[in-house]
Amino acid sequence: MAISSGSSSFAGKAATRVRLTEIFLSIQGEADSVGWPTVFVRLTGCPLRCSYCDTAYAFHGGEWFRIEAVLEKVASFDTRHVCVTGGEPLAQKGCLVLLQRLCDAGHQVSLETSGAMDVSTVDPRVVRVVDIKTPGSGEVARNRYENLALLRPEEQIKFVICNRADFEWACEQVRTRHLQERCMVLFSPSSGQVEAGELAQWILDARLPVRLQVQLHKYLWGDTPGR
Ligand SMILES: C[S@@+](CC[C@H](N)C(=O)[O-])C[C@H]1O[C@@H](n2cnc3c(N)ncnc32)[C@H](O)[C@@H]1O
Ligand SMILES: Nc1nc2[nH]cc(C(=O)O)c2c(=O)[nH]1
Ligand code: SF4
Ligand SMILES: [Mg+2]
Repeated sequence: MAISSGSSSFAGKAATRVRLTEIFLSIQGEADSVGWPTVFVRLTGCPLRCSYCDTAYAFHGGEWFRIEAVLEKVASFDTRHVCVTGGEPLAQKGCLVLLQRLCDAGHQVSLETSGAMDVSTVDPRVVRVVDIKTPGSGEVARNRYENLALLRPEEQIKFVICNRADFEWACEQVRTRHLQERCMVLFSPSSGQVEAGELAQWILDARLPVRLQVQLHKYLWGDTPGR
């Protein structure tokens, strides 16, 4: 194809770099792959400001890396599972290429994403974990509910519950949108706001077909960045 100097040819060019906060090896603390040794790739920047965000250090800063260099670093950990997170990973164009390349390299890849971005263009080999933002997050207006119809049975929807009103709102979403028929639905307590045992009892009392998730890494290591 001829190289044009028009702006459209640049718009169509595949991204080759991502802005990165950290890459580290840890135990997956969330979602269906909880417990697996996992390499975390945390991309920088997020257009949301959830009240409870435990990763605000990824909003700014970071460094640009070539996707090739990220792949090399990931490979150096010799680990099958890779989790791409942030910040909001899908806010960067290069994320889609990175996900594709991680799959090509044979990794089992999961993506942690807010419900605020379009997830339709993510490589189908990636397991998408889509957070539906609750009223307590302060970002409920950002949810793209059209994402939910795209999820496959092995993918996941997550609600981070900040209080009893969030729980009731999330129950309503599960019931009216028949979410449990679509894929696994996770309820996670917002750390420091709701006790895991309290949320467990609410789920049991409501006879809700959802899975309780705790952030295992916080039980292991507290709220330490890079863990
Ligand atoms: C840091 S976010 C990064 C990915 C993406 N921006 C998102 O919100 O899904 C990863 C996950 O951690 C959750 N999370 C952040 N702070 C939390 C907290 N204090 N307690 C429980 N979950 C939290 C988010 O809701 C999200 O599901
Ligand atoms: N150990 C560990 N597991 C995680 N699963 C999702 C995480 C995230 O920040 O998205 C995360 C994290 O920050 N650490
Ligand atoms: S969308 Fe994710 S990274 Fe962004 S503020 Fe909310 S929890 Fe934090
Ligand atoms: Mg985290």
